[in-house]
Amino acid sequence: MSVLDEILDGVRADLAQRQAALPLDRLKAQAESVPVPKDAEAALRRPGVHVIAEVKRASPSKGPLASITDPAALARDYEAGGATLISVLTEQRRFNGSLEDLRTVHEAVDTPLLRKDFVVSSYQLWEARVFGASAILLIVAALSQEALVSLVERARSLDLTPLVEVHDEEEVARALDAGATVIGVNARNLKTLEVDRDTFARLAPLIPADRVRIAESGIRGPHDLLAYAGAGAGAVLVGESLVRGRNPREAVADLVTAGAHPALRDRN
Ligand SMILES: O=P(O)(O)OC[C@@H](O)[C@@H](O)c1c[nH]c2ccccc12
Repeated sequence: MSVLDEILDGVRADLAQRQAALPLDRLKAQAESVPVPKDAEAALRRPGVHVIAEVKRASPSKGPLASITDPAALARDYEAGGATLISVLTEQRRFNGSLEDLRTVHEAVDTPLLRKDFVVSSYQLWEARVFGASAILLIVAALSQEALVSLVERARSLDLTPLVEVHDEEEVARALDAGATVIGVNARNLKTLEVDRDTFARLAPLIPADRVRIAESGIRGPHDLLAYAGAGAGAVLVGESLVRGRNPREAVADLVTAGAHPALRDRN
């Protein structure tokens, strides 16, 4: 069984518990009082190469990364540094995140939020809405094509931007077939956990330039952002190097400055 399969088993078990505690019709009723979220895709389509900064305590590959006792403070640093989107991991078992983290961050910042989790059911899209997300990650490798297509459509009907994550050529074709307009190329293969920074450059030419192309994982600093920008990235998604660094606000600001370089402004 791959790491991804193990994670998905845990996600399904946790989801079943939450669903038993709060049935879908009651979750939907809660969503009625939540305002329409900010448009994450529109934010990512502004000129320049955007920074998506992630609140990430742990990962299956590295174990504990940072304790992050105050996710609101970290998110405020990301916002002050100029992040376009803030990603909040909500998976509990391997990433030590929670929906409470999402709510806490939502209350602390105005920046649009990405719920980063392993979405297998539309129930999780409703949760994302209720807890303050603007965007939701959909991992192609975790979904049948039928499920992917329906979750992309359902996310949009809930005013959530679907960020569709791919790892290889076949998954790019599936993302495009599902109508994805915001596509993330994860340099980390979720089945082996290995990072290959060449993945983005290999897959980006297969993704039409009218889509938002996001390079995910393994970004150490501005030089990686510039390399990804050169290969066609409109945004980078950064976790570990920010939560482990000494000054997350400055680290985000350095990335944002690199991404705003005039030579990159009109490329994406
Ligand atoms: O910490 P990194 O190497 O900067 O990576 C961030 C992000 O790309 C990574 O957390 C991620 C990308 N796709 C995911 C899917 C599920 C969980 C986590 C992820």
